[in-house]
Amino acid sequence: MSRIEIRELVKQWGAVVAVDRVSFSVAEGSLTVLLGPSGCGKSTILRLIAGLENVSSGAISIGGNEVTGMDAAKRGVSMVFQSYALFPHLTVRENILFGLKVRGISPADRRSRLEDAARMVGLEDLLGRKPAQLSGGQRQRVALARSIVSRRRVCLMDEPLSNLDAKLRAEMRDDIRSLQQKLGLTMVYVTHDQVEAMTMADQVVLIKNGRIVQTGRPHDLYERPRTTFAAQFMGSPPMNLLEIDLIEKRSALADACGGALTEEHLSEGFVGVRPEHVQVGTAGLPVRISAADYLGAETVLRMTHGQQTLFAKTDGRLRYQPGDRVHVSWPEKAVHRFGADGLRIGAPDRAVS
Ligand SMILES: Nc1ncnc2c1ncn2[C@@H]1O[C@H](COP(=O)(O)OP(=O)(O)OP(=O)(O)O)[C@@H](O)[C@H]1O
Repeated sequence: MSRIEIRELVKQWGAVVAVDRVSFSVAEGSLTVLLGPSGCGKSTILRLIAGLENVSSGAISIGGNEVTGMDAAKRGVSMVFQSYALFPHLTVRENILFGLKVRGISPADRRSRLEDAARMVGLEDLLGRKPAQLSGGQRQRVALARSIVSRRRVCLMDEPLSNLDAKLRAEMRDDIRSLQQKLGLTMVYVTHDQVEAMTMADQVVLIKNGRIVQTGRPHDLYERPRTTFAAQFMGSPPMNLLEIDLIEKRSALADACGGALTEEHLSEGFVGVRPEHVQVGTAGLPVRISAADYLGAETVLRMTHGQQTLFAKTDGRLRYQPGDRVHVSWPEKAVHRFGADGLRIGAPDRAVS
């Protein structure tokens, strides 16, 4: 039993409220990503679950047991840090086994756990090396192996891939996800990288200024963002947000939206549309192309309409030059609407395929 329940969690340091009434649960054997910008409180939430910090108020339970005031060592969780936290003077083998020795696990059991874990993360040939003789990716694998041999059902990861290059990150992301599924681990994973959240998570908890903005599957956050912040945090380039007050000709905006907006919708707030749904042509909202980034499989156009910037993802062919004047439109069901307060006020019923 390893379900995690977080209820009304608060953490304050003096006047700083790092975590502000946060509640969510993590189903047994699933992976939840805590996502948000730097300083939003993700690591603090993780450290509160691990027992490395004391809560100001609220409650945490793991596997049905209240652990809020319990010692970190008794909570039955393993943790993997961004810094790997390896002992430089110990070999890979000794680093992996360190925690088990301390816990008094028998030598035979230690050996079999080491063999299993080293095979899973592909470290069999490097067990005699010291951390200084390893690449960043290999060091992160040692940290993973240490977590695997602990056989703890709950694993907490704090930006474990942020020191790695893009290619290795993508590889390790897949490795961590498949290990988590294979071992049935209940995992909470902290990152500020929306790609990690989209590709790994069963559930994303999006946080801003210590508060939850939205909780849901990656698909829910992408297709039905609750606020303009959520809309712009997920996706790259981010969702285009057109501030209705800044549009000169509102009828042109209505045309661009294919009739999705009535007069009443065009009074204030924001119209959102994902770059992949923007069609470039001769009808709709007039824009000026300010940059065309050719990326091989696609070309990303940066465009302006008055003071506002829009992005369009088009196919790989380079058809436009900076300075070109074109029009943009999008399908009616691609329109997201937000009020002047930034909250979603209407939603397409179905995803745009
Ligand atoms: N020990 C501390 N004392 C005082 N303030 C703290 C302490 N630890 C964290 N904070 C503050 O709490 C807030 C949340 O910090 P936290 O490290 O949880 O954010 P984060 O989302 O993990 O950021 P990052 O992605 O940069 O690691 C920040 O404003 C931070 O300055």
